[in-house]
Amino acid sequence: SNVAVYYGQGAYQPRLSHFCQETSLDIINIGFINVFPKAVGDWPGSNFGNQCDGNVYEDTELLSGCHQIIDDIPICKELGKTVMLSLGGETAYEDIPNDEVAEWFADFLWYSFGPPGQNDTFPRPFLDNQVDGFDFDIEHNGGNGYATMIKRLRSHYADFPDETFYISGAPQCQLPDLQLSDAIANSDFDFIWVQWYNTGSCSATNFLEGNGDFNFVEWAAKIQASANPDAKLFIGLPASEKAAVDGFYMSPEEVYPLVDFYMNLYPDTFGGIMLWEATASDNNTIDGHNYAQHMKHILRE
Ligand SMILES: CNC(=O)NC(=N)Nc1ccccc1
Repeated sequence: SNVAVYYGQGAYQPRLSHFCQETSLDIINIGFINVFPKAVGDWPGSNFGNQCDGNVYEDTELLSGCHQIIDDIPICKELGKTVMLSLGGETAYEDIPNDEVAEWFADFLWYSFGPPGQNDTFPRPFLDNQVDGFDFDIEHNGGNGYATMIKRLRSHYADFPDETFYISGAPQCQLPDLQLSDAIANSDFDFIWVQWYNTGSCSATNFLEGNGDFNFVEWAAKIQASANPDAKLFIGLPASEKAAVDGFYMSPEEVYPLVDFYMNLYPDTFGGIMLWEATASDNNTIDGHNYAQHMKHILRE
């Protein structure tokens, strides 16, 4: 099973290719498209931390100078990584006013970050690089429009039957998730990485305490009753003490029994581990290995 990490918001983060050299990482979610269009014709905006030169397309918040990401995506693909573009994130103001804007937003993302050469009225912030899909890290303002966006993206994916594109989501662990439950029930996801941190009522640390509040079973049931029962469920965890709200970090020794139990209880639904986030993992070295390497080792057990 796989290790997925978020990249783009790490403090003093190294360039993307640094993480693509790491054999423990399988899926890299580049975040974020953090400004959403308010009307058809509006362009979204982006933020990738220290990774772009600060230039934007005129009168937009969409970064146009992400030279290192442009250079590094081919390296990541060469090394077999799945590279996703993530929407939302902690600082985003997410809101999809209606289905027309939802479809516009999906079209914009597809023509701008999907296969090149389809529609040159759209910008190519990563030039001819195409991402492997889109991740929905929607943390505010409710869940209207995401199922419509995902259905639209799926219809674009169908135009490239020889290529594989993915949809993923990062709901918070409380059920129902106000942002993504509707989309999960009504549109096809490939990966669901639940943020089993920052929310005391359902986080993974409850497994340690043995109080039964860690809700992997409920999420597995939700996925098995969703539009795509074959979607893979990942356990999302903070990659270091400071990567999440205090008290939600678990050491590799603490993670092992949790992952071992659910990986074996749900061999088909269990997809792996998601980490927030890549640079925090890199800086969290335990016994000579970084946190993601420890997670990959646990998955291989
Ligand atoms: C998958 N998205 C996240 O994990 N977002 C996230 N962790 N945001 C955040 C919340 C509180 C403190 C730091 C980061």
